Amino acid sequence: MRNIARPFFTRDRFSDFDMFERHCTHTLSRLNTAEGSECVFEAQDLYSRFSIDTASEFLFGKNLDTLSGSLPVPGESSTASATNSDHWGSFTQAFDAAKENITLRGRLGAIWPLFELFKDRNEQNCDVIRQWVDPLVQHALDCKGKMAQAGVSTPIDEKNFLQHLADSIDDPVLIRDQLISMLLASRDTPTWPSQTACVLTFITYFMSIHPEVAEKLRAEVLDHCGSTLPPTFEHFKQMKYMRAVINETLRLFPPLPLNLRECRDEPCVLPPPDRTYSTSDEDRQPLYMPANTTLLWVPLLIHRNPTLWGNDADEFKPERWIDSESLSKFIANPMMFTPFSAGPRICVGQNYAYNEMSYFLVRLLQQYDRFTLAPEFQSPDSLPPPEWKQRKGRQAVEKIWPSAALTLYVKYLPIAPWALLELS
Ligand code: HEM
Repeated sequence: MRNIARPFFTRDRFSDFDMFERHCTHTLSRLNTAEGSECVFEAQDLYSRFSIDTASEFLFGKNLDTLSGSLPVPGESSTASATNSDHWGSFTQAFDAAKENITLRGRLGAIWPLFELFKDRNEQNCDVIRQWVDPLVQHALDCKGKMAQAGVSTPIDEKNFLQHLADSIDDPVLIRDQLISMLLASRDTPTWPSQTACVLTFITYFMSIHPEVAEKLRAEVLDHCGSTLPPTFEHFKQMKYMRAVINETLRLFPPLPLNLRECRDEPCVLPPPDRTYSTSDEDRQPLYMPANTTLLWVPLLIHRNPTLWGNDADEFKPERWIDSESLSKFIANPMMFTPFSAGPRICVGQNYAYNEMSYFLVRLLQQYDRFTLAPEFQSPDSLPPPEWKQRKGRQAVEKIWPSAALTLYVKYLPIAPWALLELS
């Protein structure tokens, strides 16, 4: 998939932000505030809708328009999902159920088939997903055939990902599988937050508990884009504090908090550990990895390790991404920050994600200057338990309860976290 996907994720495609603009406008219009007033909204839900509508247009050329559905009502615990009862709603439910089951299989390990001896728990979900995706794939293949007959071709910049796949592959099953893999990689469904929605949620959270960060970020936004100008790629390059806030959030709350790799039938030798911990040469021997071994690593812990990041590792300090001394540590050891993974399997959607998040934040901060948590509207499940106050590290200061399935999110998704927005 990587080789096929890579040309699609080029920089040129990402400097055309019309699509982000449309979905940002729609998202912010849902906040419905009159000038000088306040509004309470469920950040995680709203950002997930923004993200799925944008991603569906980008990937299939079809806006799923979850933003037009009814939003959760403050203080009520219903999910109020925009789409549960319609055709697309059945797809998202099946997709989420399949993902949950895949997560469960992962947790059970090699013995998971024993739990599904008599029934494949994903069979029904897969049927629903196929029924939804197959006509889209067929349509893309038909269009390709017609265009070839007419001797016309569409430039890659104007294609969505499905059309791009159909250009390189003829097998509808393979196209469907690639499309689903991409959807899974970007984890975009409205009931579970996508990775970009997850980061935007945690940024809003940080802006509410660190108002000075919101103020500084907003000043940068207004400095570069004024209060109405749509941002461009050039603006993002100059907005150093914006990138610092995003990176600092990705450091403390990486949407993929843990990851694993498996070696196959052959054992292998891993390079020696870096010099962060080892002092003697004995500690720096290459590591033997036996055949059929699973190796688990946890970016969340690496990102919060005081040996790498200093004694303030648990604190939210975007300045560490600007200060040359702390930045030099990261430049010397880039593996200490891997929210998008690294090496040959690094995330292909990384630039898309940075642009989407930056675009949204500019548009949000052009309109709002203060964010306040509204814990009175949250379910008790999404609030940290009182005993966390006595714990060490971030648990002592957290005002929400982060949790993880395939991706990180704020616990008890349907109604957390509520935030109060104030118009400037
Ligand atoms: C903040 C947002 C995002 C984060 C933190 C993120 C993170 C990651 C990580 C850690 C991986 C490696 C997974 C592994 O090792 O198994 C990955 C892979 C991938 N991501 Fe992202 N991702 C983000 C957004 C996106 C978006 C928006 C898309 C697509 C529109 C995307 C497409 C992919 C794809 C296709 C892969 C698989 C690459 C491969 O296996 O070769 N990602 N992402």
